[in-house]
Formats: sequence, structure tokens, C-alpha cells
Amino acid sequence: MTLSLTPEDRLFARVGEERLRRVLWAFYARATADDLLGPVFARIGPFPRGGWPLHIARLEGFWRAVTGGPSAYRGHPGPAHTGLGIGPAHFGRWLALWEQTLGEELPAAEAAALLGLASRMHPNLERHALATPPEAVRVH
Ligand code: HEM
Repeated sequence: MTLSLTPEDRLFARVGEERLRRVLWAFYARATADDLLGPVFARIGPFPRGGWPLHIARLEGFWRAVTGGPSAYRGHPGPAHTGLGIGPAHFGRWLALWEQTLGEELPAAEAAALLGLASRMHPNLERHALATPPEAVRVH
């Protein structure tokens, strides 16, 4: 019998949970120090303290889920990006830093796969980012 696993199913095992965690801490160290992205992440607290351990744990759950690993993540990434005041420039920078971090932390195939996943999520997340927050919608 042949197991028909997609590349994403095997991705979590290939990356490994320790390396995934290292990627996330390295990425957010970079993102929080970035002139464009940093101020947006201030809401989570001073990196690496404040709400960061919890936030990274949440993001780890998300990346475990999308790479086919065991995960208890049940969040809604789209709406989390509404009302932050971010747009295409932020996403462009986010993806550039993601690519840079992946290139430093992972072998080329795994780096490319994780970059591909984020690139595919980009349009949907950006659509949410540009949407009007529900609380700002005027009711006539
Ligand atoms: C393709 C690119 C991106 C991916 C894959 C991504 C992924 C995520 C995920 C999975 C969460 C957690 C959602 C939850 O709480 O369940 C999150 C939250 C967040 N993201 Fe992103 N993100 C991206 C781009 C960005 C950009 C460009 C910014 C701008 C700086 C940003 C800022 C944030 C912030 C501030 C939160 C926390 C929101 C809150 O709970 O207060 N993200 N992101």
C-alpha cells in the first residue's frame, strides 16, 4: 500500500519541532527590531518578554498545523490581522524577513516549502488586513 502524503504532511517531520521553534524566535527577533514591522508588534509587549512566549507558542501551533504536525491550534489568522493598520508594504517586508530567516535556519528544500506556505497565505491575510474592522463600521 502506498501512503499518499502531500509534501506539507511530511514537512513538520522534516523541519522538526526544535528547529521550527528556533525559526520562529529568530524571525520575531528580526521582525520586532524592524523599523516598519516592529511598531505593529509592540502590542504583544517587549520582545522576548511580555506576551511573546505565549504568542510564539500560539504561532508554533499554527505552523505545526499547516505543516502537518500534531497541533491544538484553533485560531483565526485572517481576522487577527484586521485593524492593525498594515498593508502591502508590511507583508512585503514580513515575507522578506521570513525568507532571510528560513535561509539561515533551514536546509534549502524546507526553507522553500515554508516560504511557499507563507506566500500562499499572503493574499488572504492581506485582504483581511485591509478590511474595515467590524467595530469601525458605522450602523445607520
Ligand atoms: C504571510 C504573512 C503572515 C503570516 C503567515 C502571519 C501569521 C500569523 C498568525 C498565525 C497569527 C496568530 C493568529 C492567532 O492569534 O490565532 C498572527 C498574528 C499576528 N500577526 Fe501575522 N502573519 C503574517 C503577516 C503579518 C504582518 C505583515 C504583520 C505586520 C506587522 C503581522 C502582525 C501580526 C500581529 C500584530 C499579530 C497578533 C495580533 C493579536 O493577536 O494582537 N502579521 N500572524
